[in-house]
This record gives sequence, C-alpha cells and structure tokens, in this order.
Amino acid sequence: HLGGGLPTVNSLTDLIQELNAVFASDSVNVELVHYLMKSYKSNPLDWKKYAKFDRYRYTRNLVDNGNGKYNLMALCWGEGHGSAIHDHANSHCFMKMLKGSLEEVRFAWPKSEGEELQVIGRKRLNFNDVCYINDSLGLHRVENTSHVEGAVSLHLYCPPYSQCSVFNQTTGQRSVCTVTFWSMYGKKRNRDIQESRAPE
Ligand SMILES: O=C(O)CCSS
Ligand SMILES: [Fe+2]
Repeated sequence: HLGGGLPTVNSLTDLIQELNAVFASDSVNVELVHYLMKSYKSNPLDWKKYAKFDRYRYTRNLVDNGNGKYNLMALCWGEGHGSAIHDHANSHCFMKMLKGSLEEVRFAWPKSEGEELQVIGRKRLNFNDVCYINDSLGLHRVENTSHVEGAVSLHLYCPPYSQCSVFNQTTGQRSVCTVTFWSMYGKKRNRDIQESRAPE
C-alpha cells in the first residue's frame, strides 16, 4: 500500500505480506496485527490447501514461518475436538475463525498446587472473529462443540514456540507439552507415530 493509512488485505497472501512487513520492526504492534487479522475475510480458496483434518484430534498446519518472527498456522478441528487447557509460552496469540465456530473458555492461573482452575470467561468465536490472548490474561481451552461441522482457525504466535504448558483442570497440575505440525506449507509430512502432538 502506498504511503500512509492502513493497508487493505484482500487475500491470505496479502495478509502474509502485510504481516511480514509489520514484523520487520522489532516491537510487536498488537493493535495493528489484530487489525490485519480482522481485515482479512476468510476465503476457502486461500486456505483449503492447509485444511487437513484428523479423525481423532485437531491438527496444526504451518502456513508461514514469518522469517522467524512468528508462526502462522491453520488449525483444523473435527466435530467435538478440543485443546487441553494451556498457556502461550510468554508469546502473543492471535486466533481468527476461517470456518465454523469455536468456544473459548478462559481460566485464571492456579495460585497454589492442587487447586482447581477457576473459569474467568467463556466466548464463542464466530466466522471471521479475531481473539487475542497472552499469559498475563490467563490460560484457555478452545473447543469445536459442533457435532456436525468441522472448524478451521488461523493462529499467529509471536515469537514462535514449540513448547507450552498444559494444565489439569481439577488439580491445577502443570506439565510441559511439545507442539508440532501435522503439515507444513500445505505438504503433509510422513511422520513417525509419536510426532504431531497438539496440547490435549
Ligand atoms: O495447538 C495450539 O497452538 C493451541 C490452539 S488454541 S490457541
Ligand atoms: Fe491457545
């Protein structure tokens, strides 16, 4: 886009170009990234090559590695699939609905060992909605509660991470979880059994 004013985003390719430009500087402009994610209007023709579903759990499909500054990925949730309660490894997390809807439940951090996690919020994310979280806002679980429709969400994590913490809701017990990709750049990886874990 020329000169001042906010860029227009007409495709996923545009969004990636604008994100690369925004992340060229070292500080993260959360409002601008939120605006860019919101201004992209989901078009399945843009993202269907990344939309790979598994029968048993949601999949994480890398779209762009943001020159190392962020990871942009498409998450595909079959009916009833959900994540574990997790944190975001001191990174920013932006999540946009590309298809279907997801329910987000937020929890406060456990204050002491053995304490049940407290729900601090519930939100339904609908088509093209964007939601933001970071560790200072709490933990969350994300779930596709539909019995009839899959869901696809676009996630941006900056800085990128490969491990986060997952929490047991009743005991507050925290454990480390390594997250990987089901596919990268639209290509499915031949994987051995234990790879491609999502925080669940
Ligand atoms: O697998 C993940 O990255 C968590 C999805 S909800 S932000
Ligand atoms: Fe999350």
